[in-house]
Amino acid sequence: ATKLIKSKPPPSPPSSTTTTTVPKVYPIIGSVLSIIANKHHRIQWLSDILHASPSSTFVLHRGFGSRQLFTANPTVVHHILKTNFPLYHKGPTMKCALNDFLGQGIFNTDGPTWKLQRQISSHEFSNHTLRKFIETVVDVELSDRLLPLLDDASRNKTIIPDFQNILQRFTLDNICKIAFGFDPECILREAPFTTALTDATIICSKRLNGAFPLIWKTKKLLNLGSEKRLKEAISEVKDLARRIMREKKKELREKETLDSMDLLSRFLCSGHSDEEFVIDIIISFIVAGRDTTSIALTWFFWLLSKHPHVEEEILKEVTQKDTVYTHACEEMKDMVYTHAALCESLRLYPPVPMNSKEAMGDDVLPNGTLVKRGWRVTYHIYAMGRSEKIWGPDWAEFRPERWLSWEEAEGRWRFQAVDAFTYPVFQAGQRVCLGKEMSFLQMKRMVAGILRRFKVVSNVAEPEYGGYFTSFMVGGFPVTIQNRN
Ligand code: HEM
Repeated sequence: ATKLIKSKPPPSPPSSTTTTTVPKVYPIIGSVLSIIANKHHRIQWLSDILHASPSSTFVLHRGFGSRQLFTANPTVVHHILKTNFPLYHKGPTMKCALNDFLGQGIFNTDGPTWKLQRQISSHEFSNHTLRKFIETVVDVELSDRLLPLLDDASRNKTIIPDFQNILQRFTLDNICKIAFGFDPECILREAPFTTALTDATIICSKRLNGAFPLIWKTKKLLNLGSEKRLKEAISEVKDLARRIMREKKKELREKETLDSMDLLSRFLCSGHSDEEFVIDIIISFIVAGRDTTSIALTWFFWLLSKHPHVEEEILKEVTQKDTVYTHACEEMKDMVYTHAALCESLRLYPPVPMNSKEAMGDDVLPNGTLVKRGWRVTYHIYAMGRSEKIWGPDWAEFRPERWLSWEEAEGRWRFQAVDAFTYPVFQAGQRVCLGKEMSFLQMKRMVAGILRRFKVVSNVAEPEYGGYFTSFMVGGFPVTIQNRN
């Protein structure tokens, strides 16, 4: 296992059907025609343009004077997420599109409201006992629920029609238990709010990226089509959040002392107990914790099924250790190859493909590009992960070894991190993802737990990468499960 392994030929990336030059700009409507023509492969289209641009940056004219700057340039990303962070907010455009769903939750706020949530939750996420708690929650969900489900599928030789959905239900149970001390038992039975969460995410993403915002605003006013569905979906999600909040309030009233404070208790005890605000906080954490990790693992298992030699390496790593989870933290730290394989999968298939800010004033970017107040500035995480300039000519290969160096003296791999502004899969700077450590812990335990017993066989050749806030595998991930024994 000591030598670098040559990967199979690169997975062919889907390509856009139109040109890769900056789209033509017409008076008044700007490039709206191109935006509409490319709406079904928006992520790839914008990525192709960025790869063709010498500065890895270009400005899209969205019509009626509205502009959106896209970048895949690490220096620019550093500028907007760190050097000039105070100038770049979530901004009014995003807040308007997401307010119905996310309200004042951490994802959709700036300034003091964001800071308050960041401070309270940072404390929770940096807590050492949380690490142990995450491990226990993940292990119990694995051994009591997920592994028996996979065992049934392998015994009965049935196809699991959508493994992505199973993973989403797993991570939803996880985040609710970890952050709120509440068990929705989603993996045992599909609840309406799981579909509601997906629908709300997709419809809000379409609101934000559509060519004419007036269309969704009119549909909302008339309660029609997707806007009608959004209203229903949000109400289902809010019902769940309200239930979680009320149960926690009851628990806090009844118990005189708490053995441990979860995130929700911390918010409720901090004096910020306005019901609508707490509901917004709960929804943001559910969205953050459910889709990202489950989508990451969906693409990861698909990539493993295409690269058996990587799976073999991981299997060696996870079976070297005791199957009993003693000294769990150490074991997870040692899973260097698995860690690298996860980073590599996140590079090619980032769960959040793009992320936007809005300039609150005029600015000049480090590459000389002018930004005007009110422009949206978007860093394209997917394009950066597939950039030849950043990763070299073998950028398309799934090669965990690019994250590793072999330490001859120690006889083992050492992980080599990449600068967060070059690899902003978890964002970077002041608003870097709060759940990064948690998600690696969770993903490694899930990968180890599943792969030790089962092989996940993909039943899909070339899945489509979804282009919403999060990049679902379009149409789901059908798999069969083989027991290794
Ligand atoms: C593979 C897994 C994950 C990835 C790729 C990921 C990625 C990201 C990204 C790109 C952002 C910036 C989003 C934005 O500003 O619009 C973010 C923020 C955030 N993430 Fe994660 N995330 C992951 C897992 C998690 C988990 C498990 C949690 C736990 C609840 C979490 C909690 C958060 C929170 C609270 C923020 C907001 C931070 C702020 O605005 O200050 N994430 N994440």
